[in-house]
Amino acid sequence: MRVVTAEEMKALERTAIEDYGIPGLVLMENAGRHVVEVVKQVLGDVRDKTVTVFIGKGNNGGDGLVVARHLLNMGAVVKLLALANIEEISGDAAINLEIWRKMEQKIYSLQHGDGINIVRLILMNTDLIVDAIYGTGFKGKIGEKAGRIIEVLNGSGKPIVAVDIPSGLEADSGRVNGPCIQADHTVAFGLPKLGLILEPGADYAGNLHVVDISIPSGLVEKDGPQRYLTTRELVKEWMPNRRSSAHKGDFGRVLVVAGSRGMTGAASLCGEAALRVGAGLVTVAVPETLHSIMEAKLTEVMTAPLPDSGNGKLVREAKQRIISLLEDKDVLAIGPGLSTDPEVVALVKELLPAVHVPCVLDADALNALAGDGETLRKVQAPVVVTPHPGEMARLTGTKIREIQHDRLVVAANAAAAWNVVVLLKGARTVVAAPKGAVFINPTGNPGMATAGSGDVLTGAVAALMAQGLEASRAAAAGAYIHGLAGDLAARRKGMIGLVAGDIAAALPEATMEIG
Ligand SMILES: NC(=O)C1=CN([C@@H]2O[C@H](COP(=O)(O)OP(=O)(O)OC[C@H]3O[C@@H](n4cnc5c(N)ncnc54)[C@H](O)[C@@H]3O)[C@@H](O)[C@H]2O)[C@H](O)CC1
Ligand SMILES: [K+]
Repeated sequence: MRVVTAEEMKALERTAIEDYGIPGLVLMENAGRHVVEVVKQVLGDVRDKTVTVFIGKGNNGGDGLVVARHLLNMGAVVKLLALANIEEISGDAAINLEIWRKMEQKIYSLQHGDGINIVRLILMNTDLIVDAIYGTGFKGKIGEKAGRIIEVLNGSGKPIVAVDIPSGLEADSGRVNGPCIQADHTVAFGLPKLGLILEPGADYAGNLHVVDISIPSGLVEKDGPQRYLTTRELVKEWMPNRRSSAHKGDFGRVLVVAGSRGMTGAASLCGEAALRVGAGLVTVAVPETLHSIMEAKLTEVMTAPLPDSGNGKLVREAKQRIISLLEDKDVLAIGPGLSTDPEVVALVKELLPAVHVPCVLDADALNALAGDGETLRKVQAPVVVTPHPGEMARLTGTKIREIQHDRLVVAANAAAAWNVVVLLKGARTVVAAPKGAVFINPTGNPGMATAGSGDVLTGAVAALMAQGLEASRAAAAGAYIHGLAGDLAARRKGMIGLVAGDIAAALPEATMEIG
C-alpha cells in the first residue's frame, strides 16, 4: 500500500474533484460514513449513546459534521463542539454545518474563554469522542488553547476516534510538537499518511483504518513517490511458490560467516533463522577453534571451520576459504558476532570486492566499514545492509539523533550513495532501495530489542534472497516476517522475557500466517 504526504493526498483529492468531477462533498460524505462505521465498532448500538464531536474550521471539521449527522440519524445523542470560529467555516464544511443547523441541532463554540469547563462538563456524559479538529491541513504547533483541550480529551478515559489524522500530529513525519490526540482508532482517507506509519505518529494513531472514499483507484495506485507500507498481502505476493516436486536446492543455499569466542550464539541464531524462513541449505562458517562447539549446537544447519587466530576470531587469511565455500552458495550473510578485531576488519574489507553472490551485511561486518560505506559499492552483486541506528551512525560518520530525526531520508540517501538496500532497524524499520523505493515495516514490538534479535533478522533476509526475492523485497519481507514472529512470540511470552530464540522459533508460524 502506498504511503503519502499531506500534500500528495491533497493533490489526489484535488484531481479526483477537478479532473474526475467527483464533488468534494461526496468525498466528505464517504469519509464521514466510514468514521461512523468505526464508531459503531467501538460502541456497538449507538442508540442513546452520547458521542461528542470536536471540529476545526477546515474540511476535517466538515467530516466531523457528516459523522455528527449520521450518528444523530441513528439515534445517538450528539454534542458538536467547534474549536474554531464558526464564522470561518467555509466550503463543503459550511454546507454540512448548514445542514446541521437546519436539523435544529446545537453547535457549542469554544471560541471564547478557555473552553475547558464546558468540555469537562460535556465529557462527563460522553461515551466516545470524535476528533475532527485538524487533518492534513495541520501545520506547525498546536495552539495553546487547543492544546489544553486536547490534553483534557486525552485524560478523559473516553475512547477517541480520530478523523484522518490525530489532531496535533505532523502528517509528513509522525512527529508531534506539543499536545496531540492519543487516538484509539484513526480512520485515514484514501491512503495512509507517512505520519501515521512512522513513530511516534503510529502510537498516536492507535488502530489504523485506511478507507476508500471513492478517489478513483487508478489515481490512488498510480506511480507517485515509491513509498510503501509493507503489508501481509504484499509479502504473500513476493513469497516463492513451493512445487511438490521441489527439492532443497530449489530454495537456495546460504553461507553464514559469523561468530567469535563468546559470540557463537549470533552465528547459530542467524543460521537457524535462515532455515526457518525457508532456505534449502544453510552452512554456518565460524572460527576453527569454535567449530566443534557449533557442531554440538546445530543440527539442521551445517558448519564449516575458518582460519582464526587461535583466540576464536577470524584472520584475513580466511578470505580464500570463504571464497571457495561461496562457489556453491547463493547468498552470503556476514557479520553477526564477528567482533571488531583488526584482522576481522581487514578480512571484511578485502573479502567484499571478491563476493559475487547477493549478500546481507550486518553487525560487525558493518562496523568494519565504519565511515567507509563506499566499500559497499565494490560488491559485485546485490547487497542488503541491516544497521541499527548506532551502526548506521558509525557507517555514515554521523550521530544517532541525526539518523533518528529523519529515518526515511537517511536510509534513502545511503541506499543511493552506496547502491545497496538499506534496512534501517528501529521502531518502524525502514527499507530503502538504491533506486528510491522505500518500504516501512508495521510489525514488531519493543520486546524485540533483545540480544540476538538482529542475528535472526539477518538470517531471515538471507533466506529470502536465497529463494530468489529481489534484494529490497527480501529485506522488506524479512523485516515483516521477523516482526510478525516477534509479535506472535510476545503474545505468548510477553515483551519483557522475550529472547531472540523465541523470535526464531516463531518464524515458521509467521510465514504460515502470511500464507
Ligand atoms: N480535500 C478534500 O476534498 C477532502 C478533504 N477531507 C478532509 O479534509 C482534511 C483537510 O482539510 P483542510 O481544510 O485542508 O484542513 P484541516 O481541516 O486539516 O485543518 C483546518 C485548518 O486548521 C488551520 N490550521 C492548520 N495548522 C494549524 C495550527 N497549527 N494551529 C491552528 N490552526 C491550524 C488551517 O487553516 C486549516 O485550514 C483532511 O484531513 C480530511 O479529513 C475529506 O475527508 C475528503 C475530501
Ligand atoms: K483529526
